[in-house]
Amino acid sequence: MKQQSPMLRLWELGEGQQGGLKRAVLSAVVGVLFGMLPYFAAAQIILGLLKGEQSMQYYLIWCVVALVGFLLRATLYSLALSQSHKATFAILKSIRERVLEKLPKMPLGTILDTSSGQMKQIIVDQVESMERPLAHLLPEMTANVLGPVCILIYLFVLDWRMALLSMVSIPVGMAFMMAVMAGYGKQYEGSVKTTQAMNSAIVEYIGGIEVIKAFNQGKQSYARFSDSVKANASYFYHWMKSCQMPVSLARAISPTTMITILPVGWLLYTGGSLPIETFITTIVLSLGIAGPLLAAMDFVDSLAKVGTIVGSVDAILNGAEQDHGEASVEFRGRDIKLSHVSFGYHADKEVLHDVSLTIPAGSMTAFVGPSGSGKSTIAKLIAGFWDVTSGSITLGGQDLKRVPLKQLYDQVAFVSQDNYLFDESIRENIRMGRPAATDAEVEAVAKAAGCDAFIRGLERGYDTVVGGGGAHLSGGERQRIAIARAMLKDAPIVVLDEATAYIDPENEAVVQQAVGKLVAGKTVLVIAHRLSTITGADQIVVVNGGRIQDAGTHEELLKNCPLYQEMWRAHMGAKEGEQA
Ligand SMILES: Nc1ncnc2c1ncn2[C@@H]1O[C@H](COP(=O)(O)OP(=O)(O)OP(=O)(O)O)[C@@H](O)[C@H]1O
Repeated sequence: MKQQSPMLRLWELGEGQQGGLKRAVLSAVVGVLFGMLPYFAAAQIILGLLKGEQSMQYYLIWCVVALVGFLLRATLYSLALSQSHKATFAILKSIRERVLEKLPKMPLGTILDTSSGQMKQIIVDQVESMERPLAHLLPEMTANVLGPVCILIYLFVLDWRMALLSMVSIPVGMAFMMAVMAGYGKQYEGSVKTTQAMNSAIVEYIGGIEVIKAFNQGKQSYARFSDSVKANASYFYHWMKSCQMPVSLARAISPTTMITILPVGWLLYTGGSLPIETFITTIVLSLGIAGPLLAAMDFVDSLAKVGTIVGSVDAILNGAEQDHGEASVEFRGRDIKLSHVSFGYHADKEVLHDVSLTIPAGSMTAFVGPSGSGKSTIAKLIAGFWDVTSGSITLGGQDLKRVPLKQLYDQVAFVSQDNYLFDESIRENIRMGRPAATDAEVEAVAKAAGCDAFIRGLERGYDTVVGGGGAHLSGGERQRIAIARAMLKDAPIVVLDEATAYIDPENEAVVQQAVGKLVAGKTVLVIAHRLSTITGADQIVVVNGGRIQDAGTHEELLKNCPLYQEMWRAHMGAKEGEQA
């Protein structure tokens, strides 16, 4: 791919808002031009005094010119900032939306391999830090550079020698600034890495606080967390320390234009080759060069940051997507067929090897097998969370890779082991199954899933907020809410991944009933450890070491499959143990 300047890429990302930014730059530029009037007016007033001008009107006019220039500059500057901020916040919103829209199209693995702290740092913090480059850099830097350039052009018109003299200190100051800026991109990248590491450590520390308490790991885990905070602080300290001297020198040297202008200008004036008007005008105007340039330098660091930020955002936006078709497909029936499917979460480790299987529409297929054998992986491939590495999966005769993800996700309701509830009301958590559902429909599925009674028992009923910051529900309650959510989705394929794992014996009957209603008339895939719940399945698939060892009904497998016999014996033994 061709390398593009980060600023250009940022401009491109601001599609739709570029007009606002252009207007902001224009307002700032016109403001700068008006901002030069007070300097001209000051020069004219000094000249008037030197020439012994007596007319009060002369001084009054120049005072008014200076005031008008000052007011127009201030007004246009504030207009430019408001225009650029309006456009910038719209751009940041659109960048975040693009990133968030992109995430569901990426293979789940890519997202899982990035820590949530790191993801948050990119989407929230890094995108936020684009505010300065976009809202301030464009209008202010343009104006701050353009102002001194206009003054210098005017000085060259007046007297090229004085123009050159007024510039002498600037390259020296700039040279120190550039020395700092030379390594800025790399230093900033390093700072982003240490901040991301700190974010990840903090998110992990908070997320794992229960385990830390249970295993009394407070000291060790806190040490990891505090080490990352210390490393971050130390990185910034050393970085800033290395910049301090050159930046101070640049700030001290750049505004010293008088050191050259005054003595040399005096010699030229007394020598008769420099008119007093030009000498005075140069002195006054040169005061307007260094200030804006120094202000512009403050933005050079933002400019250097843009590369890293745009790089991180682009790494997500240009990341590989799941390779699926765009146009909706027509399913011929709902049979699911896996043909010679192999798959690995990472390239170096294959988890499923040459799996072939047919799941007839409307049937119940249960996957059993030792832990880690690949049962959930098969279900996740069918649900379209990942794409197969080789072989194919078809649904209703259509290769899943040709089915647009949106259409595919509509086909499958997945009730997993981790029933994630969002930090929203129970009503909205259930409604996620079908966003257009009415309150009555939400409550009807909650009733069918056996959770209506306990929801109504909560202080705020269906409006109780659950998830991160809300009420805490038991594993069984969360599971029933997840079943209600899946019921509302009413998808033709239902995957139950250990769907009864958290249910205590009293609730089991209620949940079994709920599951019964959820799966009625659907193609059902169950990943079960409790073999007694799936003995009635149309087909039980025994998975072992990423391969299908056997498939058949409970009775057939009890006769022919030694692994199933062993699992059944272990299960019955465990049940007896439970009852004893
Ligand atoms: N997100 C992931 N990234 C990398 N490897 C994974 C991931 N999820 C599962 N695995 C690996 O894939 C293999 C199969 O896992 P899978 O969850 O499909 O097994 P399972 O039979 O459902 O196990 P269990 O009954 O314990 O839930 C395991 O070796 C597991 O470590």
